[in-house]
Amino acid sequence: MTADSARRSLVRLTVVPGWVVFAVITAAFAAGLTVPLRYQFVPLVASVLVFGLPHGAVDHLAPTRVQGQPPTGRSLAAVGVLYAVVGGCYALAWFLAPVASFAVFILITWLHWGQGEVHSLVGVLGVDHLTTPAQRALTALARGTLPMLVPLVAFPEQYRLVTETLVGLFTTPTLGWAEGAFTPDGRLVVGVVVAGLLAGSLALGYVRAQRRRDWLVDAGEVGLLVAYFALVPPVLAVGLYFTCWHALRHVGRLLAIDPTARERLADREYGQALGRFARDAAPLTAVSLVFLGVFYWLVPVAPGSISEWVGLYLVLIAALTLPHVVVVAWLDHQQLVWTSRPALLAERQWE
Ligand SMILES: CC1=C(/C=C/C(C)=C/C=C/C(C)=C/C=O)C(C)(C)CCC1
Ligand SMILES: [Fe+2]
Repeated sequence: MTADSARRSLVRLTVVPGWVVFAVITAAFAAGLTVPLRYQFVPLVASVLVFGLPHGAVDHLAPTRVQGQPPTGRSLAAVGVLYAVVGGCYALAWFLAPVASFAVFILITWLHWGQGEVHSLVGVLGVDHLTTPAQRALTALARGTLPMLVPLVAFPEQYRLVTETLVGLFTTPTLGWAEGAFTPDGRLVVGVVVAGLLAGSLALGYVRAQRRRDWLVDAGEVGLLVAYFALVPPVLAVGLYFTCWHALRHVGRLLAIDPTARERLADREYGQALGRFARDAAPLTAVSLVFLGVFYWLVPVAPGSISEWVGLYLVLIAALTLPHVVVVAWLDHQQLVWTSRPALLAERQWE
């Protein structure tokens, strides 16, 4: 009973807002709205404090919390070492090979955001049509293309601008081998890959769906996201997806494994539930900002403009995301997101 009201609260608090915001913004851009580039950066700048950066700042508590345990010295040290080694090596790689590191950033984000989509479909929306691990992997791969590849097909100039800004913090912004992705042929190939993965994922889901409604939720979200990323310029679109979709859903997932927050959720005391998250995330969000300052001193070309500052922030996000993916994979493993038994997942998730 409490479990199901908590789940419904999570849908209301972390899923529905994304649907509404994206539907409104997509309609506005379809109707011809334009937004100057300066203002398009607003959600990315806000993500420093609002959901975005903080959504990973509970990674030190989550691995034990998902098992119903408080953190131990060992668990905290394990996450610390993970961040220092994996994040540190990848941060170093940006200095040595910025173009390749950017390509890896797109790849990691593709997989990580796809991974988050599968969790919210199976664990929060409770759909029944993603029955096998392989099918879930296909759905993750397909959905991850929406924020990472549709913008490349639809808005190559802005995509290129951001790519050059990030690379330009480390070296002269020539893209070398990555140039091909921005040509009409390159974008055609990317478009065919995106369409193939999405069609494959939805077709397989359609065949396996017991409840038509579940498949419609999946297809409806995909349709909304395709239209959204095809119409809204990427700096704005990706910024809003990060804060109002991916991070918000992940925050919901964290609330669900915090027993007190889950009770607050079940009672629809959303402010109190979110307050607990803010308290848990504050210290390491602050530490991350110190690292932003360290990066400022380390990069060869110091940022000056707003776009360069956002570029620097994105490099920080890149370095933090690689270890974050490992923590989220651990959560997935503990919550049986990738097993072939969705019923068990539901039990485990809300026991
Ligand atoms: C801003 C932006 C881009 C990249 C954003 C990325 C890659 C963000 C990654 C965020 C992560 C990994 C958050 C953690 O969950 C693109 C696609 C180049 C297009 C232009 C705008
Ligand atoms: Fe994340």
